[in-house]
Amino acid sequence: MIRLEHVAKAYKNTVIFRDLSLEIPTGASVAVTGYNGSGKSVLLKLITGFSRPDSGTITVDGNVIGKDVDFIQNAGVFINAPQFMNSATGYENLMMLAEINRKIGKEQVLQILDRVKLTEAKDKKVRTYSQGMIQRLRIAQAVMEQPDILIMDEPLNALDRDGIDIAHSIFQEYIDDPSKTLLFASHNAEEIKTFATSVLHVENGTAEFQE
Ligand SMILES: Nc1ncnc2c1ncn2[C@@H]1O[C@H](COP(=O)(O)OP(=O)(O)OP(=O)(O)O)[C@@H](O)[C@H]1O
Repeated sequence: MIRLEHVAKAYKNTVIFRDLSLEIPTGASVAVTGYNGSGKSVLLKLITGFSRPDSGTITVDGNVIGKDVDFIQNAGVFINAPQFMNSATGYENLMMLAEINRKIGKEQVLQILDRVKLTEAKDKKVRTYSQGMIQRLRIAQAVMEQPDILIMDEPLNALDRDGIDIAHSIFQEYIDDPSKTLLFASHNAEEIKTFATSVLHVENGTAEFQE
């Protein structure tokens, strides 16, 4: 369960969230919608702990972000991060990230590279990857530890049809599993209709679930 209580966030004079309170139950699949610049990415960054609210609290599975934990736990995050090491291969990059939590090893890293169809490119340096290949590597990084919560900020940018299908098959797994929560920002009406059980619309300093 993700809970925001009286969250406020502004950048200089721009108020992004004024007094936002909401709950996202475990097992939900939530599309975050809103105009460019409305605050979708900011909302996802607040929930992950990449950004801190000016006031209010964000609690994920009982842990207050910024107090009990620095960052969201047991979550896969795809928010234009991490910046991969360009001089290392795709495989080496995922292995370095896997080392942090030590939840998975070589075998699972190779499996996820296969799932996102980067097996052929796995030993090439990331600096030689196309934008779409980097997106695939980011998807792999987000899901490789099979986290309970998956947070994706417009993951389909730069993906070809095949890449989109891979991302959507991962979405479907999250929808089918009631213990897993999916939160994704999207501008794609078809995707939202297919994969979201609820829509959280960000506008004018707040976010509201739509009927
Ligand atoms: N680190 C930052 N410093 C200053 N302003 C920021 C920062 N991050 C975001 N903003 C501002 O916050 C507002 C919301 O940005 P955000 O990236 O959340 O929009 P978005 O809804 O995700 O947009 P898009 O649909 O274009 O991806 C924008 O006005 C943006 O300029």
